[in-house]
Amino acid sequence: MTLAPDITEILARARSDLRMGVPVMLAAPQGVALVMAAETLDPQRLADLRALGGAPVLAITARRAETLKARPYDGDLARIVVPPDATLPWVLGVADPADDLKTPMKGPLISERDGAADLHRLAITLVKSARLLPAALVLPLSGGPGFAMRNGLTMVDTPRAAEYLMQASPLHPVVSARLPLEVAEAGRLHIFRPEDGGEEHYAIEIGQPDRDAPVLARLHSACFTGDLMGSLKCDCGPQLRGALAQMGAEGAGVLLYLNQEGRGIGLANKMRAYSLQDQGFDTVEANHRLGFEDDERDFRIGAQILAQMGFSAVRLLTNNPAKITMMRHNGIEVAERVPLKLGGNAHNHAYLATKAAKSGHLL
Ligand SMILES: Nc1nc2c(ncn2[C@@H]2O[C@H](COP(=O)(O)OP(=O)(O)OP(=O)(O)O)[C@@H](O)[C@H]2O)c(=O)[nH]1
Ligand SMILES: [Zn+2]
Repeated sequence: MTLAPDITEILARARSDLRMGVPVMLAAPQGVALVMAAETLDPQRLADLRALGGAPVLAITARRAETLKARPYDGDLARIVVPPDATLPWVLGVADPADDLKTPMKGPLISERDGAADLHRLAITLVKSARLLPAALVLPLSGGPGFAMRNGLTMVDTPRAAEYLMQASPLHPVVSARLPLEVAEAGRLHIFRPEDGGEEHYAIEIGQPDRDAPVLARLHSACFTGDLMGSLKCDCGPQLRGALAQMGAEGAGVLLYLNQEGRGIGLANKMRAYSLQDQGFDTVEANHRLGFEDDERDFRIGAQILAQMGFSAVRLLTNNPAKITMMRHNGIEVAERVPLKLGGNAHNHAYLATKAAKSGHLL
């Protein structure tokens, strides 16, 4: 019998430590390292880290490295050498593109070339999943588990964690209840909770859809600004209400409300992207400058929820071919694509055009 947390629980702890600016330890066969998220670093922690000696690096994604003209010797990431006199603003300047245009010369930035990057890769995956800027300070340490124990730090076994993070977290239905809606009185809201401590996702079931026929379905990603505030920068609000209205009119359907704000980068990072868009970058370029891919969503979640609700085939309300491909790869048959073209306006015209030109959205 053990009361010790398992790998899922340790990772959930590590995420919340990083969000609060607490270091975590990553262990791999080749060594142990202390990791901190660049975004939540403060001057005292940076000084404490320095006092430990050694040579810290700032792990950033290849996307961010490209903007900074740094060499990503590790393929998908770069390990930027932190100079001995580096200050907190230096670290934040590398991590955060907000002032890139004001201070274009951050370098020269030197990337480390020798040694393995497994710990750094996991560090970036963890800060991303904590919805922080994808940049992590990594300091190799000679003291292993003893150091973590003395300092009360969370210790993560890197190879096991990396393998675990490749899989989609299992989701469990928590509760469902009747929810009469404007579009249909016969509404029901289901809550699904992931095992990894991440955000819950919701399904709105309208009517009593036949499980043996393709169901009218929408996989909607959370958009606080568009869904709730009536933002004109995107088409999310009208798409959400339009999808529900169509399901109401047909008398049956299922809308998944997936908590993957900002195409999976979180609301704070989405607002960073909006700020870059005001500097002239489009929605895809803004994600890349921040160090993210165009789309960081995991659509296995949607497929899993549909399967758990007993659906195996959908008529999918979308303009995004990637959603169709992801459903098919994850065991959900897409019998038909139902276009959902609503909410175009003067403010989101360029955004919708970029999605069509760069992300393959169907017009
Ligand atoms: N990173 C980022 N996310 C954005 C931006 N504008 C909107 N979003 C997010 O994009 C997502 C849009 O979701 P969806 O409408 O489900 O997806 P879609 O890929 O456009 O596909 P369909 O609407 O099904 O055609 C939401 O999570 C929004 O928060 C942006 O400029 N940058
Ligand atoms: Zn939106």
